[in-house]
Amino acid sequence: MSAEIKGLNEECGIFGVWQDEHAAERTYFGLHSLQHRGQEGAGIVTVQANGRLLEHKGLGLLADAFSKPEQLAQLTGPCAIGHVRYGTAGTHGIENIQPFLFHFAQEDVALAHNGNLTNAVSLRTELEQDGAIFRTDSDTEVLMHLIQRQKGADFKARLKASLREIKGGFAYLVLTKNALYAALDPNGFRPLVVGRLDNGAYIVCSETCALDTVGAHFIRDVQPGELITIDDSGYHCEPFTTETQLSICSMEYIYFARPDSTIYGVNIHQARQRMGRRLAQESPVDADIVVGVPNSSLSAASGYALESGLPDELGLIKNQYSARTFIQPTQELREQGVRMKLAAVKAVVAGKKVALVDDSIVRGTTSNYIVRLLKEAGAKSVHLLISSPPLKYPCFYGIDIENTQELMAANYTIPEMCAKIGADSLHFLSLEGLIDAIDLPSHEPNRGLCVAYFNGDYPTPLYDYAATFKQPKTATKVMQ
Ligand SMILES: O=P(O)(O)OC[C@H]1O[C@H](OP(=O)(O)OP(=O)(O)O)[C@H](O)[C@@H]1O
Ligand SMILES: NC(=O)CC[C@H](N)C(=O)O
Ligand SMILES: [Mg+2]
Repeated sequence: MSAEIKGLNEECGIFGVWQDEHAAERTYFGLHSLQHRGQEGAGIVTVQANGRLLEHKGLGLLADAFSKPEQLAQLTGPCAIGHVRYGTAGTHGIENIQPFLFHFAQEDVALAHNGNLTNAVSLRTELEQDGAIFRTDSDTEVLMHLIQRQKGADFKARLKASLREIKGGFAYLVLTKNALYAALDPNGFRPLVVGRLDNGAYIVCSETCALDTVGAHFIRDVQPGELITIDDSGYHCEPFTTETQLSICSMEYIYFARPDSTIYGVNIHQARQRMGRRLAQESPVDADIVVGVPNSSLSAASGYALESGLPDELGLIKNQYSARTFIQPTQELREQGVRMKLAAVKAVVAGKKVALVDDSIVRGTTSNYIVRLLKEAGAKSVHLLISSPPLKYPCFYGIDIENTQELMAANYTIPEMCAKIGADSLHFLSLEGLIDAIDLPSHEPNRGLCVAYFNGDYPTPLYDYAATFKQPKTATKVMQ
């Protein structure tokens, strides 16, 4: 299996539109602005004039999947859903690229999913024992089998009952000829927003940056445990469960979401900048300049510079054309991948004491390489400042860090990490600092954030993942 050389992999973007003359094109543009969430493959499904649904999907970036004009042009009809994938469950082939389209005798149904289900394997086993035949090995498909097996003629009632059976992280779009449904898991792990175009069409998508791109105005964030139904009578919100607790993924704020997006009222760039400011208060260092690691930590670096009064310098350059280097994920080749991506600006860093800001350390490949790079470029010292706490615990709700063994902070103490990386000092933002910096207007635990990858406090049972869960060596508490 090959994998993209990235420290953290993205986690899928979804986009849906109801009653827009240019539904497929609008979905294309929306997905384009969500491309940072997944680059393995993309697809769009529309409702045709005859009420049947039509799909086109392909591997790679959106522009690769839709490389010929007719691929988009054939997708006529005013209602659509689309998806860009980075897989968290199942293989990386075309069969798992979404949306999934099902042709039933009565009607067609399409599904698009962002997140990772934690009980998909056990549900699938039960369903197969009951005669279900799965077409893919992705967790996403389970929902369709559950819907089909529910009794009753009312599609929405069957969907709601099925949503109560799946566990873990999910933002789902479900399209039929009668309605576009959007559902968010009871913890709201993944972002999902509703907006509207001036022509009256409704949009539901992963991030507000996609609303801005297509010219829609923001209406609201979908709430945990909520089902939104959009049809020709307008849009309607109702809970499919009342057992909810907001636990939006803090990594969305730290790393995943685009800086121009706003989630639950908090702009991503400004949240990252506050993380950088707080880090400067918690960990001042003896430095001449601040250097951010492009791309995702540039906002945090600007915050560190503003708070410390040090100049924010362009000491590192990212080659924007290397993001899609798919090679075997051995450590040696991963290092080669990082070398292709990042270079030092020698004139800026030579002779300087550098405060180097990055947003996270996963395996440590990036930090290890950059510290060496800056020193080779003549930096006098390099203090590494991370604008989030150490990533010690795996995530099962949609981020691709499911393995404790691979997480550097799960296996080494901070002084050990510092020595391995070769930095002059290493500092992480405190958990309290992170929660304050994001500043979500919520009274839920951790102010509405999931911070399980930092402290092991998972807001739900781990279901299928519980049996193989491994404590980090550096764990400070023993989990039940
Ligand atoms: O410790 P590591 O395993 O190296 O992973 C950590 C790095 O991965 C992420 O960046 P990424 O390379 O994905 O690129 P980006 O910041 O440009 O999105 C993250 O922002 C860190 O820089
Ligand atoms: N990253 C995601 O949200 C992935 C969705 C789904 N679990 C898949 O693997 O396709
Ligand atoms: Mg990075």
